[in-house]
Amino acid sequence: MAEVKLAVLGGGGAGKSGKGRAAAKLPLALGGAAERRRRGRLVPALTAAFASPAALTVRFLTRRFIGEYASNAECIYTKHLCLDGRQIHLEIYDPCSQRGKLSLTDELHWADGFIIVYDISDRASFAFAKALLYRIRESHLGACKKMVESAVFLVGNKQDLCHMREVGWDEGQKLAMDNKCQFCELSAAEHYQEVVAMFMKVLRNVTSSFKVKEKRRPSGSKSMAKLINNMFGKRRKSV
Ligand SMILES: Nc1nc2c(ncn2[C@@H]2O[C@H](COP(=O)(O)OP(=O)(O)OP(=O)(O)O)[C@@H](O)[C@H]2O)c(=O)[nH]1
Repeated sequence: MAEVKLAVLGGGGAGKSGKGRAAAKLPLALGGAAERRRRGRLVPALTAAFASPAALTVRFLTRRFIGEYASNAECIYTKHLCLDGRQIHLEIYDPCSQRGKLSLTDELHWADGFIIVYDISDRASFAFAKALLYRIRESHLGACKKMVESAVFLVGNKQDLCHMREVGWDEGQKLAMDNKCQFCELSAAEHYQEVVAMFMKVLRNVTSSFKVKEKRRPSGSKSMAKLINNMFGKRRKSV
């Protein structure tokens, strides 16, 4: 079984996870890190309680959108899926909030692929995405884990808010081209199929890069799983 690790990064509120800032308003049973740790999985009841838009990770994992998903903690979600007949054990790293955090040292060592999210109605989030892409590209030159450029996906989220658009489609496209990564605009709130297609595309690119690596080197050189446990010490959730 192939193991794929994706990090979903972006400015606060870009719509990475579906974890809104209304956490404080949520009933304790529906949110809170301790409760989520105890349950060990996303809480389906949340979807019934909140009919507002949710974001990429939760949308992909649950098929539903959850507008305000309470969490104050970073975590790694896990999911098993079948891609082109191949079993994949997927881990998705979801930081609590990316605000101001650009170092990415741990993430660059851990992740096989990145999804960088910005909000098309928020220029500041686009600037942050740009800085993240720069950081990732820079790491290709350093000692961090090498990754294929196609394993980075730039996503302009909240396309349903195009009447409030601050970032043009062409700007996103250009930024992606400059950084040799893939690009799409979508709405986590309204475009479930597009969200899935985007994740699948990243997964395909990552797994095909694995195949190339497998051909190039003997087995036994790949085990970052223990390292990530030591570095992050995060909870793992099955969905
Ligand atoms: N209209 C619209 N709102 C969205 C969409 N995706 C997310 N939102 C809303 O945007 C807000 C922020 O979404 P989150 O998923 O919490 O954003 P985040 O990037 O995880 O934010 P942090 O947890 O602060 O890092 C929430 O109120 C979501 O309901 C979308 O596609 N369209």
